[in-house]
Parts: sequence; structure tokens; C-alpha cells
Amino acid sequence: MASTAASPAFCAIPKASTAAATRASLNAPTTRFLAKTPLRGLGFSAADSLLVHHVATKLRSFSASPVRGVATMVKKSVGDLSAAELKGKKVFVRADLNVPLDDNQNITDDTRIRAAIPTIKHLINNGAKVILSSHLGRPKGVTPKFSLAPLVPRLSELLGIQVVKADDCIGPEVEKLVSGLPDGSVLLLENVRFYKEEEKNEPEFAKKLASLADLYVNDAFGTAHRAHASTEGVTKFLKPSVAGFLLQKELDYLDGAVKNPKRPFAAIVGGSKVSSKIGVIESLLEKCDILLLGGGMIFTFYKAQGLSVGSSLVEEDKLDLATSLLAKAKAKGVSLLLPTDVVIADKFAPDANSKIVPASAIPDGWMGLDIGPDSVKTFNDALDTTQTIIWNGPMGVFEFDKFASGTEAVAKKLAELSGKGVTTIIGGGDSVAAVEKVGVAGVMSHISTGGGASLELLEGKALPGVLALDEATPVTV
Ligand SMILES: Nc1ncnc2c1ncn2[C@@H]1O[C@H](COP(=O)(O)OP(=O)(O)O)[C@@H](O)[C@H]1O
Ligand SMILES: O=C(OP(=O)(O)O)[C@H](O)COP(=O)(O)O
Repeated sequence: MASTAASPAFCAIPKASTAAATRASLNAPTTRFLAKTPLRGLGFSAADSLLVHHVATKLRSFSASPVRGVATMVKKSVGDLSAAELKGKKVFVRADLNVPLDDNQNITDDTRIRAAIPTIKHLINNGAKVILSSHLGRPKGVTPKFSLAPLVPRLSELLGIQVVKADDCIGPEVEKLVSGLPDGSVLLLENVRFYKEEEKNEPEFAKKLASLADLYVNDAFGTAHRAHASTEGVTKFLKPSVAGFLLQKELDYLDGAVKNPKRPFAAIVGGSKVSSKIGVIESLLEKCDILLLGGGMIFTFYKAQGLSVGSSLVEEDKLDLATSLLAKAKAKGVSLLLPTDVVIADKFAPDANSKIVPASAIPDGWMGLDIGPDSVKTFNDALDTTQTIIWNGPMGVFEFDKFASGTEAVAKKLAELSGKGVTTIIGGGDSVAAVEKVGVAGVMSHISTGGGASLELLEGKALPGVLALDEATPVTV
């Protein structure tokens, strides 16, 4: 392998000192938090430093479980509703059942259906009548290939009851089906996007959806960044409006655990372009201790530092931005690591000729399509020091086997660390596909079901579908 001695002097990780500094910074807010905590009221002596340390450790270890009182977006959850509030009630559940279907209408990935099951099961087990709603695809008007009918068998199988399907999502036929629903049953409405009023968030349409039910549960995290009638408008006409278990879990990890991470906290950001990840990088720079960059975006950073990048993907209009992000990381004391070596190709194709070169030695006519083995080692060493990791975006063109090694190595490292108790969060999009390809999805702390929604949340944006929900009753820890 070529030496990386000539590689640019990217920010090195001060491993031991980072860990020590971040441990110190962890203790400070924890102590402040505990000082506000009514320990005495719980029968503890504030002077018992050992106990305080124990409680602090406990609190830290809970930072990725439901983070009431910690997360900023604390919304009322379906779990907060009593059995009496659910028994016999008609509950409008908005889920994101936007699953991929093949040409024969077979579901090719049922992740989103499985993710919606806990909330629906909880409701039917408590005797509620579930009116289940979702979109599928982006239909323009009624389009048979976007019908939710192919989902009925899988939903029924997973729930252990026969799900009834309506041919519409509003109107007299639907009302008739709703009025005949027994307690503990599920009626699946037809694709809400068959009405243009859904995406326009028209109040009259939202009102018609709301009129079907007594209360509203939003579990559609993947669509929470859309202010549509079934995700946002409907909450104006249905109270209570609460979060489902999936939405809650997504917020706990992508909002709560990211804002209050166990430290050291590393973010890995990849994908094709820096332009689509600016918001995420800037937001994560405020929170993380270590930032690892990979994917097509690194070449814009290389070029900004005066390196030759051959025919790699570069966004010429983002060179200044790349420079300012590097400066910002430095100013904030974040260890920003760019790959020191890359796998280059002579064309953008699965059968391209490839070789590994230092980042500073990409020849003309060649393009970087993956991070190299030295970079993987450096990234792994950095990740070994962490307690929380969030990953968004592949390290290379992982769709081509020849250029999948960097992405697969990151997926494997996160799986290994997850097994050692590190909180590992996969922030949606292609990183999820990569983790699934490697077969390690099951061991991660959290895999987001929303690509666009997770990106917006990580950028620090408020999601309209979440904002619209009722606030949780404040709890004092
Ligand atoms: N070096 C690279 N050159 C060109 N494309 C890349 C490179 N590295 C990764 N990509 C591409 O980036 C795409 C994913 O980018 P993006 O949509 O930003 O990520 P995500 O879906 O995880 O948010 C993948 O299709 C991958 O092939
Ligand atoms: O698949 C979805 O988003 P994602 O591809 O960003 O994960 C959601 O179902 C939202 O769909 P939309 O982007 O058509 O509103």
C-alpha cells in the first residue's frame, strides 16, 4: 500500500486528551443537573457523594432511553394515555407505511411496517379501534399501483388479527366501516395522497379525516417533516394528539441522545455532496467531539486545501464553505478527520480499474470512490474512544462492491462498539441500506426509519408533525 506520509496534515485526534477533556465536560453538566434534582425529596442525602456518583452514572446510561426531562421535544406519548382513555375509542393512527414494492406489488422491505406494530398492538390490546392511515409513494390523484392493499396481508400477519381495508380514506363508505369496528380491531384507510388536499394540508380535508376518530396518534416519523393534513392539520381537530412509540424512539435518539450524548460523541457524515449535508455538519459541529467525513463530499474539502482531486466529485461553489467548516471545527475543538487515503477508479462503474492512493496523490483522470484502509484504521481508532456515535451517509459508492469496503468497515465497527455498550445511531438514508447489506442492523442502538426527516432533525429543525402534538405533562426528575 502506498505510504500516506505525503498526505495533508488533517486534524489529528488527540486521543487520550480528547477522552479526558470530554469526560470532564460530561461531569460538569451532570453535576449541575443533579444539583437541581430534588435528591433529598427522594430520601437521598445530597452529601453522599458516592451515591450522587452512582445516580449520575445511571443517568448517563439512560441518556439514550426515553429522555423525558432531557430531550427538548417532549411530547405526550401514546404510553401516557390510560387504559380508560383508550378502551372503545376510535384512534386515528398516522403511520409511515411507505414501503418499497416490486413490479408484482410484493413488499421488498417491510421495516416500516414492523416499526409501526408496537403502537398499533398497544392500542388494540387496550381495546381501541384503530383507524390506520398512511401515504405510499407520490401519486398524482388515485393511482392503483400506489394502493395500500398489498400491505394488508403483512400487517394482519404481524398483528395477529385480520386488518380490514377501506377503498377510500374519507367519505360515507369509510364512516360506515368505522361505525362497525369492534374494539381491538384495525381499519386501514386507502392512501391519503390520493387526495391533493393531503399535501396541501387543506383544513377541510384534515377535518374530514379527524371526524372519523376520537383521538390522534402520530407514529409516522418518516413523514414528520411534512406539514400535511394527516400529519399536522388533523391535530387541530383531534385532542389529544400524541406521539406513537416509534416517533418517540426516533426523537429520543435523534434529538435527545444527540443533544445530551454520552461522551466522547462522534459523528460520521458521508454521502455524495457537501451541499446536502451542510446543515447537518454545522449542527453536529456544535455537539460532537469528533467528526469523521467520508463519501463524495471529501473531495471538495481536499480541493479547498489545494490538493489535486482528478475527476472526483467536487462542488466548486462550496470550496469556501469547506474551508470555513474546517476552521469552525478547529475553533470549536472538534477533531475533524478527513480520510488520509482513498480508493480511486478510472471510471464511474462497478468494473472500473481501481487502486489505493494517499489523498494527496489522486492522478488526473481518476476519481475517488471510497475511503482507503489507512483511513478505516484511523477512523476505527477514533471511534474506539467514543460512547455515542451517529452516522449519516456512506463512505463511498457502496452500491459497487469494489468501492463498498469503507462503508462496510464503518458498519462493522459500529456493530462491534454497539456490542460493547456504545450508543450507535444510524441516521436514515443510504447508511441504513449499508448497515442492512452488512447484516448488522439488529445490533445498532437505533436505526432511523426516516431519511429526510432524520436529516432535518439532525440539522436542528423542528418537525411540523412533531410540533403539532400535545406537550407532555412536565415531570420533575
Ligand atoms: N466518492 C463518491 N463519489 C460519488 N458518489 C459517492 C461517493 N461516495 C458516496 N457516494 C454516493 O452518495 C450516495 C449517498 O449520498 P446521500 O444521498 O447524500 O447519502 P444519504 O442517502 O445517506 O443521506 C450513494 O449513492 C453513494 O454512491
Ligand atoms: O420515504 C420517505 O422519506 P425518505 O425517503 O426521506 O425516508 C417518507 O415516506 C416521506 O415521503 P415523501 O418524501 O414522499 O414525503
